[in-house]
Amino acid sequence: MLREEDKETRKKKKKKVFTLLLVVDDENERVLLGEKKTGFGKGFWNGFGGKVEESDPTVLAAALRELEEEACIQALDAKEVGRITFIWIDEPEKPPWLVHIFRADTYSGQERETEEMRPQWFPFDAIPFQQMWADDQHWYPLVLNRQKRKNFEGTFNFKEVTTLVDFELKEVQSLSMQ
Ligand SMILES: Nc1ncnc2c1[nH]c(=O)n2[C@H]1C[C@H](O)[C@@H](COP(=O)(O)OP(=O)(O)OP(=O)(O)O)O1
Repeated sequence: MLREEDKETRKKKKKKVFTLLLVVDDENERVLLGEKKTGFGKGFWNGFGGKVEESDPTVLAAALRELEEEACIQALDAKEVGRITFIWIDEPEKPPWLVHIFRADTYSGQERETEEMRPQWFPFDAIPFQQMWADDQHWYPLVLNRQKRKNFEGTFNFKEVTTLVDFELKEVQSLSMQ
């Protein structure tokens, strides 16, 4: 288990940066997820996203690129709503991952299965959290229920890749500089 001061040191290490975008249909109270078909997180339902590449001009551009690559649709109003950091407490050499979370309410195109993801709409009250990353159940409500229009930031400590050990999560007015 990491001591509090070790957690703080780890959080400050250079991070590997990712995006994750949720397409939300508020009117019908549903969210578009994809079943990951390959690689890290295979078999889990997740939003659409991936690593920010050097060729991506901005993090938002990376999020839009990943959505198009993975679900064949173009988000029209994506907005960053949260930032979460994943720390691998039993892998000291592995950098923390910083994931920028985006929400989009409108899009163009027709979602299609790709080599990486199988998209499917889920009602807000039937999100398959038992087949998702263990952190998701904690922060998804903050993305789906945006009436308060607050953003959020959190840190989730994992061991053995998928076991969530503990976390902190808070709502914020604006996202911190990283
Ligand atoms: N714990 C957890 N909760 C929610 N979402 C995630 C995690 N861990 C994660 O990795 N993720 C998200 C963050 C990213 O959106 C993806 C992982 O990206 P990945 O598919 O590895 O990145 P790509 O750039 O697409 O990778 P390649 O397949 O091209 O190598 O999951």
